[in-house]
Amino acid sequence: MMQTMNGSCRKGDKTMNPILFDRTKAKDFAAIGRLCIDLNANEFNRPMEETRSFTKYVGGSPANIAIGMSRLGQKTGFIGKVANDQMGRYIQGYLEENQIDTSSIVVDQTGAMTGLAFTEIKSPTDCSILMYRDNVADLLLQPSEVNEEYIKQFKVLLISGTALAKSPSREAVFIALEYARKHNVIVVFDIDYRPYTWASPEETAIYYNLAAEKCDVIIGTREEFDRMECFEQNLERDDRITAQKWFGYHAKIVVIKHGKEGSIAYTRDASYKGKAYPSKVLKTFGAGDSYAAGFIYGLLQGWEIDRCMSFGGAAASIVISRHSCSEAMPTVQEITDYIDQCEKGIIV
Ligand SMILES: Nc1ncnc2c1ncn2[C@@H]1O[C@H](COP(=O)(O)OP(=O)(O)O)[C@@H](O)[C@H]1O
Ligand SMILES: O=C(O)C[C@@H](O)[C@H](O)C(=O)COP(=O)(O)O
Repeated sequence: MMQTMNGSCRKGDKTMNPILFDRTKAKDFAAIGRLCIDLNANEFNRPMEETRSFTKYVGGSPANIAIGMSRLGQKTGFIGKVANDQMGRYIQGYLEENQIDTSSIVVDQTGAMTGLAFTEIKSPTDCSILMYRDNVADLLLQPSEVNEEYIKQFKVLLISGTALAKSPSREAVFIALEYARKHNVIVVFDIDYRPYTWASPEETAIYYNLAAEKCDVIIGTREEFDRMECFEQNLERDDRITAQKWFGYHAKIVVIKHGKEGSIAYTRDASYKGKAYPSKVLKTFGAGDSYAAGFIYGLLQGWEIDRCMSFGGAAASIVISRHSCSEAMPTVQEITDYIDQCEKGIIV
């Protein structure tokens, strides 16, 4: 259902997709940001204090999204930095196994470490992440290590908010943004707020806003947008007010995610409600990354916005029913079949 910004519903209207990709570009999707390791509790539905073992997966929100895009058949690359150790080599190997171009991934030579995300699954609805991010390699990516020629090959670049948390990664993201804008690469900003590393709420808001002003698509949860608005008076946390601000800059689409309530997307003159699909939830994390992969895939296919939201929502429902994030990222066929089975009442 499409709703105009004045609140009227326009049934049956084609929901336009205002994103115009440069279809002459040879590759589809690149992300810049952290490459980490998820260690997901094997003994779940209990506190982590009672967990004895974990399964290792590649993690880091932008890495998960890139893996998701590759799993969806997109020509995918990554710009980042990994530790010069077994974990860094594992990450690079896994990306290559998933046909992701790793030629713009730099190996740290300073002894920095790989970020770890221990996940706690107390219940399907009570999950949390314990992050170890001291001296992580991903935040040491230098602006000089961001390759303009690499970026210009891609139709879309995703920047991940956590990469703005510390220099020199912060400056690397901004130079990547400039290269993308210069070469007509669409930029998606996944807000991806993680409390770790940021010095203050004000610092977070300042850098998130500076980045978001230059992006074509902004995706975040209501809580993540709240963090960007700490200097503003959106006390009602009104999604429409949030979205309207960004159409005064470069944004064409603003997506606000609301967990099991689904999502809402805005363009300059309309809004779209995305439903959450039924899911046998094992854990809730991974929803946002798989949603982003499905949504961006839909944009790249030129689909209407509500179809992109459905595809992202179904991808999320699949991933939260599985143990991992990256490894669980579904194919086009899996998502299509899932939507079909939900529509037929086979999945409820
Ligand atoms: N419990 C759930 N059941 C079904 N879909 C869900 C559930 N939680 C999240 N989703 C889907 O995943 C999307 C993103 O989830 P959300 O939790 O809002 O983002 P994040 O994982 O980034 O915090 C939601 O908009 C919804 O479509
Ligand atoms: O982003 C991280 O560093 C941790 C992720 O790898 C982890 O899988 C996760 O938390 C993803 O959660 P989401 O943001 O809800 O998709």
